[in-house]
Amino acid sequence: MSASADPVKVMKEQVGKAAADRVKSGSIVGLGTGSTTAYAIQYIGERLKSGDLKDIQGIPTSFQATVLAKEYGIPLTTLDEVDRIDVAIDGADEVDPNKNLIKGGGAAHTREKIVDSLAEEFIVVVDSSKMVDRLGSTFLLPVEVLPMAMTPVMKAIEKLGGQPQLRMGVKKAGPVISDQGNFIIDVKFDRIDNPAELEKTLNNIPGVLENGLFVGVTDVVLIGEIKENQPTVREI
Ligand SMILES: O=C[C@H](O)[C@H](O)[C@H](O)COP(=O)(O)O
Repeated sequence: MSASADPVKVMKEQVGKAAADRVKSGSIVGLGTGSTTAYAIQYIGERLKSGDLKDIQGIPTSFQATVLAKEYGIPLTTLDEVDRIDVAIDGADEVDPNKNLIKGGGAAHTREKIVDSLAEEFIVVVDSSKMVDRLGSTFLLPVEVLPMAMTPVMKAIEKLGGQPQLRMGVKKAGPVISDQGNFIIDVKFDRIDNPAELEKTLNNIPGVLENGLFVGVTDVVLIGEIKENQPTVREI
């Protein structure tokens, strides 16, 4: 690895490529969102262009994924047109030892959960900084909420022991708006002891569309690491 290379970027590219290499011709592929998955989309496109991969259809999880897929020449389809998703590739903000995740750093977790959960095989691509012993230790939990329900949802989250904050835009005055036109509330929990229960409890609050806990969905995690100055990929 060259001295000037950004190690996180190198790890992300390495796992993105490793995931793209697992895609088989004739597959319907869920295309995740974020900076790591962007490399997977790029390499799927390159394999298609070189003829190494044929007859792929992508199902994007966001506006970003749609734009990238078009840029790299991946034909797109929708959930209305297909009866299966063979494989989905997606990033994560945290991964615990049970392969449970926090997602939604890019506000895309609602569509991601639909697509990733439907896939026969769900491959998560992360750099090693995303591995945690306990979910919620480094990242706030994203919750997508209908704008008119923001205040009651925040109060309900406080009753559960969370500290909610409305995600604000960068280079945009006011809140972040999801691809569905909703707000994102980021929640700090002191401890997430039971992610499966919290996932259900949060989704049961009227006005919540989806939260970023992905429990029991992941099949494979590809982790980008730097060992002896060389990028490697570890699988769990
Ligand atoms: O909403 C966004 C997604 O859940 C991303 O997959 C997640 O935030 C990880 O993104 P990145 O690969 O850019 O760290």
